[in-house]
Formats: sequence, structure tokens, C-alpha cells
Amino acid sequence: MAKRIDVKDLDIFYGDFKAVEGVSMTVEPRSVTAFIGPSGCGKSTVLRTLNRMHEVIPGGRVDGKVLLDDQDLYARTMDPVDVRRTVGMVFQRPNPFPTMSIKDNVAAGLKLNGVKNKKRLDEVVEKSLKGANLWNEVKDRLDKPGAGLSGGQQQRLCIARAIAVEPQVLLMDEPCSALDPISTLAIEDLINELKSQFTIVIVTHNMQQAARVSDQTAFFNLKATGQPGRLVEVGDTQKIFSNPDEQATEDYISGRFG
Ligand SMILES: Nc1ncnc2c1ncn2[C@@H]1O[C@H](COP(=O)(O)OP(=O)(O)OP(=O)(O)O)[C@@H](O)[C@H]1O
Repeated sequence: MAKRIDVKDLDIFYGDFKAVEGVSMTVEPRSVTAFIGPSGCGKSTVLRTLNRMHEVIPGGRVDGKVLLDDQDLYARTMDPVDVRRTVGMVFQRPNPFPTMSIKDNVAAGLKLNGVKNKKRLDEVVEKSLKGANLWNEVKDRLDKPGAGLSGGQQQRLCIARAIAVEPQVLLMDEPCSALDPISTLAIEDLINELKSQFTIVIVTHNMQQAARVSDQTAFFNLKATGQPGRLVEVGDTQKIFSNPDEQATEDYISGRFG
């Protein structure tokens, strides 16, 4: 189910502004890749190109290729809605649909895809909530609003909602930045479990988190203020954190800048 991502010579624009330049990298199936780097270097921008969310922003466009198991996500024949179904996303702030019940939050994507069978919907809700390590906490209040959960529970609800439609890739944009340390650990444990099924890419400002959860780390940086962000180096997380090839990576991870 999980797919490999190949990014090739990717330039990313907001109107005339080139925000990111020349990114090429591979993300293996069933692995976690962390994007790290100083603010404004383009981590979230690159992440959003992996499911064509970038082009939702007016003026947003890309040059280059993003392949999912050799399928070009930017091919003319590709439907962006299908791409976003295949490549799910979890955002910085938990964003459950506020008026919907816990159950309906998880089932929302399936219903949108036309699934009506109640038994099937119930099965997927249970499986997804179990997959997001939330089932035991909510199984007795599935009809209560999702907005009534704690922040950490809401974020796991959003992960359950994302996995309910069986994506092949999960993108996470600073999924723990609004959470307390205990909820953060719960999400990190969950990421560790989910990688047996999904290809995961996570943007994080927290280097300990990158070191804890990821197999591969990509360090992005700006050459100079006003210049596009670029991928400085990508590799095995242990190597990036202990013996990176580039001085800029070493300076960043040792806290000398950023
Ligand atoms: N909607 C937008 N319109 C125009 N420019 C944008 C937009 N979003 C981001 N940018 C610009 O693109 C560049 C990269 O921003 P991005 O948010 O991807 O960086 P980041 O590394 O994720 O930053 P942070 O760590 O602060 O979230 C920045 O110069 C930013 O100002």
C-alpha cells in the first residue's frame, strides 16, 4: 500500500517569488522522513507539493516532478483530488470538523467518496480509531462532538480521519507543535506504528523529535535572505545527526544557528 516518493528538480513558486529551488530526493515506502531547517526555508512549501496542496494557494505553481511509484503527480491526466486522497495530510493545529461527532469526523472522507453502507462505515471508523490509538478513549462517546476532545486526542482524531480513506502516504506538518509533551509522545509512538503501513513525511522544528521518529532526515536552508530555500542534504537520520556531510547541517543541528 505504501508508496515511494521521488522528487526531481523541483522549483516551487508563489507568483513570481521562487520560494524553493532544485529539490531532488527519494522517500522510501514504509519509512519516516523528517524535514528540518530554519524558519522560512520552505519545509512546509515542499511538503504541500507532495499532495498538490501548494497549487490551492493563488499563484502557487511548481516546475519539476513528483513521482509516486513512477506515477507523475503533476501529469495533465492526474486529478488533484485523487492525489490528495492517495497522499493524506495532517496539519499543525488539530482541525476536526467542529460540529460533527467523533464518528462522523472519521467517516467524513468515506461518505464524500460515496460509501453509504452503515456497517462498512462503522467498521472503518473502529479500525481507523484503533489505528490512531484513540479507540479505547472514545468508543463510548462516538456520537459526541470531536471538538470536545483534548488537543492530543483531537490530533489523533485527525490522524484517524486521514487514514480512514486508506492513503498511501501521510504528510504531517508540525503535527505536535500545539500539543503538550505527553500528547506529543503519543503521536510519536503512533507515527512509529503507522510507518509499517504508510510512507510518512513530517515537518518538525523539534530536532529531538526528528531524531526520535525519523529514518531519514532532510535539512533545508536558505542561501541568503530573499533567496530560495534549498535542500542542503538528506540521509540516514543517525548520520545527519552524528556525522553530516555539510558544515551548514552540522551548524544547524548543533544549535549554532536557526
Ligand atoms: N501563501 C504564501 N504566499 C507567499 N509566500 C509564501 C506563502 N507561504 C509561504 N511563503 C514563503 O515561502 C517561503 C517558504 O515558506 P515555508 O512556510 O514553506 O517555510 P518553512 O520552512 O515551512 O517555515 P516555518 O518553519 O517558519 O514554518 C518563505 O519565504 C515564505 O514567506
